[in-house]
Amino acid sequence: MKTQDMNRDWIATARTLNQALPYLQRYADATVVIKLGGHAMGSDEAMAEFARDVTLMRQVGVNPVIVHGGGPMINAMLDRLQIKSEFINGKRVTDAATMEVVEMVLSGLVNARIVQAISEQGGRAVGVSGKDSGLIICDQTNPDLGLVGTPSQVNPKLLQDLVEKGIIPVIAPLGMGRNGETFNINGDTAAGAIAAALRADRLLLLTDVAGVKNAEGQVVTELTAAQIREMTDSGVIAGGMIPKTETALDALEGGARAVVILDGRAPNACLLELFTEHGAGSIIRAK
Ligand SMILES: Nc1ncnc2c1ncn2[C@@H]1O[C@H](COP(=O)(O)OP(=O)(O)O)[C@@H](O)[C@H]1O
Ligand SMILES: CC(=O)N[C@@H](CCC(=O)OP(=O)(O)O)C(=O)O
Repeated sequence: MKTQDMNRDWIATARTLNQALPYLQRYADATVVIKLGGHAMGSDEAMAEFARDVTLMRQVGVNPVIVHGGGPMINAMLDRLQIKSEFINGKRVTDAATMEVVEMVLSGLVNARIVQAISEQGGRAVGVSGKDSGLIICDQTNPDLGLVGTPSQVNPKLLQDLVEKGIIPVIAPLGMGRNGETFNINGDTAAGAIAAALRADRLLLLTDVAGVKNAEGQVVTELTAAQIREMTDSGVIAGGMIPKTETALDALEGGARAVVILDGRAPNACLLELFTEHGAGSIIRAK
């Protein structure tokens, strides 16, 4: 009996692989930028599963590029250091002391954790920040936010070199100012700028909801720019979803082919989106 059950499992696995062929062919050599938000990072098990998905993507010929956040981890460290922090429109007001903590947590803790998780799955990952090799040059977003930057120029050469060698770049959302300052960039914004510069086939924004929901609370599986504007004006898209949908529109305008907003906590979310008919979350395509 036990053997029969096991056989059934293996047959299902073989069938899944067989059915994935058209999708594997479609995404061969595609560039897929994945934004992993702090809320989507969760437990060590969830991180290991994400790392395994990304390693598998690379193994089957997709070029994944990871951009991460880490807001909750920055909050925890600021709390420990008793430094108060506030947000304006989803962006952290960043003074010099806060910037030191942001850089330490993003590059030292979060980035290193993701790189290690991918390495443990047998993938080759290299951690960089937007400050490395002139990757992201920023202007100050707004003087009221202090050292928060808006990407004004992205130089993707470093990423293209890594991808060409089969390496998965893992990018911390920091940027350099024109006078050598360090800027803190919202993770979604950084991912959108990278996806545009790479003319990515897909930008996957992993978050903590199943997708963009309509007024009835149902996930809208396919969205247009016009629908997003209308849903934002009517308040249906609110809070943290505003920077995400804005990022999506900017990335498409900048040259990315499609953006998907999906639940990063769902098992194998990226694989489900790329390699099955089912798809996941809400997709917004370039016109
Ligand atoms: N129309 C909407 N559809 C889905 N989520 C929405 C919508 N409007 C607002 N939200 C909120 O946006 C949140 C996602 O943004 P955020 O918390 O900043 O994500 P992350 O931490 O993953 O970057 C959701 O948890 C939800 O509360
Ligand atoms: C300017 C700004 O707000 N930067 C963010 C960077 C991290 C981030 O975006 O993290 P999540 O994706 O997990 O929210 C911050 O300081 O929290």
